[in-house]
Amino acid sequence: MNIEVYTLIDYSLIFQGTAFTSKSSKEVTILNDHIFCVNSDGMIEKIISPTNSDYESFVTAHQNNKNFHRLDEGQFLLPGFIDLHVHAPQWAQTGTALDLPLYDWLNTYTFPIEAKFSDIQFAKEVYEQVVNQLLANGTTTALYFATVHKEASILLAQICADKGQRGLVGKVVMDDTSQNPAFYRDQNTASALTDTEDFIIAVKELAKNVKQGVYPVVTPRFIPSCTDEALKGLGELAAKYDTHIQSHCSESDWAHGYVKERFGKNDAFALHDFGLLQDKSVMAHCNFLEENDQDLFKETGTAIAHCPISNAYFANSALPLKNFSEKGIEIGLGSDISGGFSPSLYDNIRQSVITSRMLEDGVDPSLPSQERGLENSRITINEAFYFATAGGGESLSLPIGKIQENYTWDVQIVDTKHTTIPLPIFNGDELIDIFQKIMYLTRPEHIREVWVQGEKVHSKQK
Ligand SMILES: O=c1[nH]c(=O)c2nc[nH]c2[nH]1
Repeated sequence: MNIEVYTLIDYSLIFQGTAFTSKSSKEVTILNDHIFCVNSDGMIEKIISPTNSDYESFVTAHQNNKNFHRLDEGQFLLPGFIDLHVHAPQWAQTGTALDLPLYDWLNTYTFPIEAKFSDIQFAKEVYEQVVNQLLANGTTTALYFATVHKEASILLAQICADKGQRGLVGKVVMDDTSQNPAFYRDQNTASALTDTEDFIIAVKELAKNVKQGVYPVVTPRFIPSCTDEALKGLGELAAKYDTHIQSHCSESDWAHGYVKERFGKNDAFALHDFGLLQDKSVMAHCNFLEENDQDLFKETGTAIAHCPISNAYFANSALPLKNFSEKGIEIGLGSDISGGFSPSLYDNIRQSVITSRMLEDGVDPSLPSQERGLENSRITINEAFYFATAGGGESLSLPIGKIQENYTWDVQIVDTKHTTIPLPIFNGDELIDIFQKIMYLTRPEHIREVWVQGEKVHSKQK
């Protein structure tokens, strides 16, 4: 298209600045001083490079219009982050209660907190805060577990809708009376399934008027909390309404062992038997996937939500991330609030690199170096960035996570020149060095603006 044509197009938004986005899982593209044209649906319709002969005249034609945004010096565009695993109610206990193994942690701290979400006022307070927090940390899309309560789960979807975040929300199912405490579980299997169906219908209705989209997610908490009948019914509901599915899979020694004992097979195959592994399925943790489980993930298009901070507390191991990624399994990052204490995917990007380095080198200094670690396990910061953005988008089968034509305008603007805490960027730094400094040092204070589907949803004054 030549300049006469695209200067006449009525774009809703035009941005001029430098962006970082993934080209592949290993490579970051730098779009230096490009122009980004966004249409009224909030999609990136056109990206113009300064090498394009029409670039200057395009800027001249648009720069004085209200919809033209020129980034200041030191500001950079990045895709908004996609958090593939957040327990929204657990925001109420984030940063505390990390002293017990998974089973005891759930029963001692987590189920009592989640039980409180029968109180819709309490739910509102916590859910509004967690959505604000994630937006301020650059997270534009989140895949949420709510609680067993239908009303409070619908409220979480409504809050995402109102605040402009793309929320994928699940009413949690925990119906097994022998595994869940009386004070916190579905009343029975039938009500777990009807509540889930009502929830799906309500969120689909809500979604009709939400520009960025909100989505219902079929959510068996994990196999240990559900009866066979509920798991089967949930697989059927996901197929009937074509929803996303989320659960936990092969997380800790205990959870992995429990499923093996109950079904004589691993989580992956057990979940698959109930119709719960498919292209829109995202399974958290997955540390103990064996070879055939990995193949099944690949075949079904099931994604892993890698939660590196949480894994350090509850997973009894480090995820062989590099190995799984090289097999072609879809992978994104999850904060796993509150098994993970940080609402920031920047922190999880950093931890995923650190964990991979420790996995490669090993951790027991009494062993000879060649026996200490797992070869070829380290990932780069570029790969971690990919998992937090494009990898998350692929996992959810949505056109998000990249700054590229035909993707949504879901971006964060990072200001490296914050007046009191600037990033250490000095003359002579290459853009790729700046990218790495952003990855390792950005805090919410540096995230100046966040946009979802072409709408500004968070801004921070200088
Ligand atoms: O990290 C976790 N957090 C949870 O809330 C949970 N429930 C089951 N398994 C879990 N793992």
